[in-house]
Amino acid sequence: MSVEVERKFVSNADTLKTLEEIGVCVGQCQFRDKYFDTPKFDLTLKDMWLRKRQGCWELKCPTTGNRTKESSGEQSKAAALCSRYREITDLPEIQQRVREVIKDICKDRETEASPPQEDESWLSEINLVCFADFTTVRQSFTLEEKGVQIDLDQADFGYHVGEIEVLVPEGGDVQSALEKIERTAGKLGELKRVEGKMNVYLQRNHPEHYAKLLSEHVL
Ligand SMILES: Cc1ncc(C[n+]2csc(CCOP(=O)(O)OP(=O)(O)OP(=O)(O)O)c2C)c(N)n1
Repeated sequence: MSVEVERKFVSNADTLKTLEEIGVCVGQCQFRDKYFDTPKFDLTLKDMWLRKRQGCWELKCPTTGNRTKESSGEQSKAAALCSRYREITDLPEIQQRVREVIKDICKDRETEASPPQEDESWLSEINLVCFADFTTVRQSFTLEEKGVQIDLDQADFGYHVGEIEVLVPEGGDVQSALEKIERTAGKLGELKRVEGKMNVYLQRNHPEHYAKLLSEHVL
């Protein structure tokens, strides 16, 4: 398990030019993301994001407690610009955590008795449905800052976003990740804050749920 620390920014032709000049392109890829939740959006209302990307499952959950000093006092500017999520990629653990969250909602179903399954049948067993499905073309870059990746994403619903990302091992140094992100951002010029792909997808495709996530301060 690791914690993803990430800052999103408006990506445009200037950012790409800068990255091509001062960075190294480490790859371009395309992937399809399918996101799942209950019909009442019980997971995302708890800020839990379950997705399948190119056959691999991921669950992003809020981090708890161990935030570092930036959470104990006034949040630093660097911290305020970044999001932090715990990423779980082990399917049995994902299934267990999802079942824990929704067990009260579907306690009449045999959710805990079923063994972990690799395919998608476990989703329907606990009433999870796909609420978002989109494809992204991603160009990835590195600068000299170790462990920092910069992604320029183009989603197929017509949205571009840049991300500066550091993966911190569980219990690792989030503060140092924030500093690396800050230094990297400084090299890319004036970076404007921007919404992530999912925010925009939800605004367009599930506006009522988007409004609810805003009112519950999830987004
Ligand atoms: C800035 C910010 N981002 C996401 C959230 C919540 N959230 C919404 S959808 C969502 C899941 C998707 O996370 P995201 O980092 O946006 O995915 P992606 O852009 O594909 O990057 P990758 O996973 O490949 O690194 C989250 C955590 C939030 N509250 N604030």
